Amino acid sequence: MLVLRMGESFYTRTTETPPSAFDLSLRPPAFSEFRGQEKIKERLMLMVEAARQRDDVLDHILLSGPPGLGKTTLANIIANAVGCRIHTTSGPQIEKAGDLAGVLTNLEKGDILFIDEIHRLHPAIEEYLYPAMEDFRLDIIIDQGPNARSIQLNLPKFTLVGATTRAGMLTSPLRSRFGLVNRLDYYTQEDLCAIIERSAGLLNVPVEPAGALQIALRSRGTPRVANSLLRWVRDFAQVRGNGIITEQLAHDALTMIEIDDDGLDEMDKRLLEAMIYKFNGGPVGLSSLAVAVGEDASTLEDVHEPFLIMQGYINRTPRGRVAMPSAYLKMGATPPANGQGWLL
Ligand SMILES: Nc1ncnc2c1ncn2[C@@H]1O[C@H](COP(=O)(O)OP(=O)(O)OP(=O)(O)O)[C@@H](O)[C@H]1O
Repeated sequence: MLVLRMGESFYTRTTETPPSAFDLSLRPPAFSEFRGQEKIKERLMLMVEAARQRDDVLDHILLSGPPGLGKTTLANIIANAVGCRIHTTSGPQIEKAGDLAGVLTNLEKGDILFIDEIHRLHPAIEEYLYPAMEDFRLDIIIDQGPNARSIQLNLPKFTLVGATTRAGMLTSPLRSRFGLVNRLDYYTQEDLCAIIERSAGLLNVPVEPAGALQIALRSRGTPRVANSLLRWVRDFAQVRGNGIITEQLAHDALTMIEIDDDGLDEMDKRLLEAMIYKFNGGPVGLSSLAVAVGEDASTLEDVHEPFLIMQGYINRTPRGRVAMPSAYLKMGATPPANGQGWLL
């Protein structure tokens, strides 16, 4: 059953929770099943093939982009393609140099080390990562004061796959140590429909193309959201329908969880409302907005804002966020005639 806390949006919940067994079962295991992101797929396949021909280890790869677009999935596909193990961790999990040493010394030649949220690595830990990435060497300092001495450990050649939702927050020394940097884009309706139909097939749920389109239209260009909405619509079809996801049924199911025809949920609308009515269209700072809508600032920045910017509802200016004319129209308000806000 879908249970949301007060003020919690459907998207927030689905993009912040760790991958469930449901997510894992729907993860495409190979490039051939990974839909969309064609340019990135082509580059990665080429890299894998080149490394295979040279019998070498893949260069380090950075994947960036909003949550739920398939960074973790791609890291696993890369590991499958090179036929090596994948070790998964995340920036905040590596608190001390010892944690990193533990991870690195566990690697074997060719292994993939996947560090999610790599922008959240502590700067001191990052320093240890540089020689590990460049020379496959770990410099560890043991003891303190006059007894402090450095020892060097040689590491097997491995591939670091870093994932980040904030490529801009990566320090340039770290960024420059990746051989390939890829930014994942939001998916097209067509790709999302194909992903929904594939997932429905794996879940044994009959879905009509028009039903899949209804879900795709509200998926904010994001496969994880598409899969989560599919799960809800499947439950709805089972209880309120005959199990088949038709256009009408998908529409009714999604209306019940208050996701409108443009894919906006309650939190998105609350955000637009606050910008227009409380802050006069902006410019307004992120932290003030977060307080006004009762949501965490980083969730607003990572989950809600990119979609609202992409859809042209809001804009980021050096002085803060501003509501665009389409936000006023969406909320049934009249855009100010003098263009205050969005023309700044
Ligand atoms: N191109 C794709 N084709 C099919 N399914 C996909 C695709 N991309 C992602 N998915 C599905 O979407 C879900 C989210 O993908 P994934 O966990 O890889 O995203 P992510 O970018 O790593 O997100 P986060 O940064 O929040 O961890 C997975 O369940 C996966 O099955």
